[in-house]
Amino acid sequence: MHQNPVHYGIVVSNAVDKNAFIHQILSSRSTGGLSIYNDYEGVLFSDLAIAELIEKEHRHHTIEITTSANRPLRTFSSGERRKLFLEYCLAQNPDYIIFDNPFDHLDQSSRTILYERLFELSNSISILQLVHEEESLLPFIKNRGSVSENSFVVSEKKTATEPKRFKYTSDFPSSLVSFKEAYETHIKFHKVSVIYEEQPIVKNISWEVKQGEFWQLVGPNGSGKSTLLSLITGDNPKAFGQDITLFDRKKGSGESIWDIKKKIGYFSTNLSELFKRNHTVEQMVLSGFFDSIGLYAKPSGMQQQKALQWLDIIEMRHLKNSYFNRLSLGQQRLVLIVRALIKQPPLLILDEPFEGLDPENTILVSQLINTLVEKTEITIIYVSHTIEKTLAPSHIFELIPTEEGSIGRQKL
Ligand SMILES: Nc1ncnc2c1ncn2[C@@H]1O[C@H](COP(=O)(O)OP(=O)(O)OP(=O)(O)O)[C@@H](O)[C@H]1O
Repeated sequence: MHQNPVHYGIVVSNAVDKNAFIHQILSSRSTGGLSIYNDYEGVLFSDLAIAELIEKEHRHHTIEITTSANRPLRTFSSGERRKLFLEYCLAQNPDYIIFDNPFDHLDQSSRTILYERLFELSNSISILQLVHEEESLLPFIKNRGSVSENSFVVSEKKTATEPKRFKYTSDFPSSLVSFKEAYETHIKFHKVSVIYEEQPIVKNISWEVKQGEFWQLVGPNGSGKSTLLSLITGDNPKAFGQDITLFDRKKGSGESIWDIKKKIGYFSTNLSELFKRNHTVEQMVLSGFFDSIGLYAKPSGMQQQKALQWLDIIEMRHLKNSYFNRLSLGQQRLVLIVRALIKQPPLLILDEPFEGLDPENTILVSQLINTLVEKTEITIIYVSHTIEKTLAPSHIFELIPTEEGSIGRQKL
């Protein structure tokens, strides 16, 4: 253990293979300033580390983090997972902890609590904070540097680059611009309530989303945002018996889950299966036709043509044969949004599309969303804890926690 904790803050751009960089630090092979950690044992606090623990619990049917609730980490909201995982990291008694964007997924009050906790911890443990912007570094971190390429050399000075801007000169596929089948009401919840193990989560939610509207769904960690989305995407058995109308049709009136899924393009940062296999960019985009992650069916010529057309829109046709896993995080995000769009769904759901992105890629993704809003009739719902200055949703639905479960209200 360091006698006095040594903290380091590193600005890492999305162009860097961050997993490899972190692996280099944890396996004591750092060079330059970071070599001070080579004699010590560290652990990683990141989305990926959390996803791996969830996977481990699933594989071995175990519960690795003991709580009074005694349930798998998967069943906790993303904010709750972060809090539990920090205690899990500390229980391992490491010399240092690498915090990869620790404030992602957290609402304002949870951010403040974690901020204070990190301050307190900084007296006894070394903290390496990886961020996208220097402004996000904790003030007690005095050693600062940046890494912008895969040689992983930490340089003291950050070079500012001008963000790339999409022109989106290629036309959007015509069927997305105007749908063959129009649905007036895409979603209608009437007094919808969800209870998990006697714990009320949401109560009497009434919410209506009409064609072409652009919604932001907000609410603190654990307020039930993902639960609401899962009632729409058909991934939650709690939808049974509730008064829910999807695409002008009352739920439970004979439609199959696949009929509904066909009409929804979905993106979430929790799609961890994404990274298990080696798919090319083109295969990943095409898999959106089959509601699978990765391609397991043979696409038609027409479908292949559509995939190329979409890759043109995001200016990535030249990368069609590259492996998805090797792309930068920002490029992966664009590919996954296009994957959600390729079947031309009337409804697009984006669960935290900006998490993990650096400022440059945040701009790329918000430009794509804005272009969709401007040029197509697609209905969009996105979840984000922060207000993206570049986006102007036409409506906001807010979940407000109460003892009896979150209530909902339209804020805009
Ligand atoms: N299968 C389950 N069993 C028990 N509780 C659950 C289950 N799934 C979700 N919950 C609980 O329901 C609550 C709402 O979770 P949800 O993921 O919908 O919140 P959220 O608003 O999306 O949060 P975040 O912003 O942190 O992602 C949480 O307290 C979570 O622990």
